[in-house]
Amino acid sequence: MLADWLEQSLNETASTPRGGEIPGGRFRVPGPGLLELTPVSAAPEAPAVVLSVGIHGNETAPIELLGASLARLEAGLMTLGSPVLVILGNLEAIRAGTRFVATNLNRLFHRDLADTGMEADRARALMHAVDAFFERHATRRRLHYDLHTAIRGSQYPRFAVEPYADATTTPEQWQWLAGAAIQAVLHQHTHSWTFSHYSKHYHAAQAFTLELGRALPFGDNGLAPLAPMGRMLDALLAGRSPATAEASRIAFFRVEHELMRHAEDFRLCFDDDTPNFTEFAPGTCLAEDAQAGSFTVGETALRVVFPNANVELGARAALLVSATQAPPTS
Ligand SMILES: O=C(O)CCC(=O)N[C@@H](CCC(=O)O)C(=O)O
Ligand SMILES: [Zn+2]
Repeated sequence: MLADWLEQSLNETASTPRGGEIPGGRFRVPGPGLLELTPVSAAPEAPAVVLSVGIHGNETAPIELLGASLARLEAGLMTLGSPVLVILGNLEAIRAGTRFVATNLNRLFHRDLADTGMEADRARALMHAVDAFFERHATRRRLHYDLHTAIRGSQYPRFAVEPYADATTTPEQWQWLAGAAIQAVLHQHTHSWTFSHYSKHYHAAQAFTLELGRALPFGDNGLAPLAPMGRMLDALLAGRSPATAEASRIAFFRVEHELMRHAEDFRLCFDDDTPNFTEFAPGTCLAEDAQAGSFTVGETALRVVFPNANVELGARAALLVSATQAPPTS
C-alpha cells in the first residue's frame, strides 16, 4: 500500500486508499503526493520528520530510495516510531521527467508568494501541509530532509546544503549526516526560499537539502552508495536515532558569491561537464553576461557548485564557494 502510494501518486487514474493501518501506526493521504504516517506510540524525544523527494521532477534516485524504505516499513521489517510526513514534490514534472514544468518549484517557498501557475500552487499546498504537520506535533523536535540529485558529477557526490536562517544546526546533525555518508556541507550565506529553507526559517526545524549523486531516469540509479542514507531513512521512520560518524569526515564550505543570470546572452566560461566543487584560480573568468558583464575570480580561489547557464533570467546560475572551518561539534 505505501510503496503503491508513490506509484499511484504519479498515476492520476489510480485510486489511492485515503488511509489505513501499517506496522506500528496508521497512514493517511491528505492530498496528492502527500503521505502522513502516525505512530500508535512514539517516544517523546522522537522528532516530527518531513521527508521530501521529487521537488525537481528528474531527480529520481531519492524517490526510489524512499520508496524502498516505505516498502520495508510496510513489510514489517520495522515499525513506525515517529510521526512522518512524506512528500512527493512536483508531480507533473516527475510525470514529464523534467526538472520543472513552468518554473523552478524550489525557489517558491515563501509565505508572501504572489506568483500564479502550477508550481506556485504546489508550493502553497506543500507549505500548508508542512505547517499543519508541525502544528499537529508542536511539542516535538522538527526535522526536514529534502532529497535531491545534482545535474553534474561532483568531487563530493553526496553533499548537504545548510539553509541560511536564525535557527542553528545542532552538532548531532553533522554526526547523523556523516553516518549517512554525506561527504560535504555547504553553508548558505543568505535566504534562498528553497523547501528546506522554509522549514528552517519558519519552523526552526533542523533542515537540509541533500544532494545524493546525479540526476538520472528511473531505473538507471545505482543506489549502492546511498545505502547508509537508506539506513538513516529507516531509522527516522522507526523513531530510532540514526547511525553516527565523526563530523570530521565531512568537508565544510561556505557560499561566497551567487552568480546570477541577467541576460539572454549569458555563458559560463568553463566546460558543461565541470564537476561540482571544481576550484578556479584567481583571475579566471567564470561567466559572461551581456547585462552584468563578466565575473572573474578575485584574490582567493573559488569552487563552483550547481553551475547551470540555462536557468531562467534573474535566477542563480552557480554558487561560488570556499572551504571553511567545521562548525562546533559539541
Ligand atoms: O545540480 C544542480 O545544478 C541543481 C541541483 C539542485 O536541484 N539543487 C538544489 C539546491 C537547493 C539549495 O540550495 O538548498 C536547487 O537548486 O534547488
Ligand atoms: Zn534538485
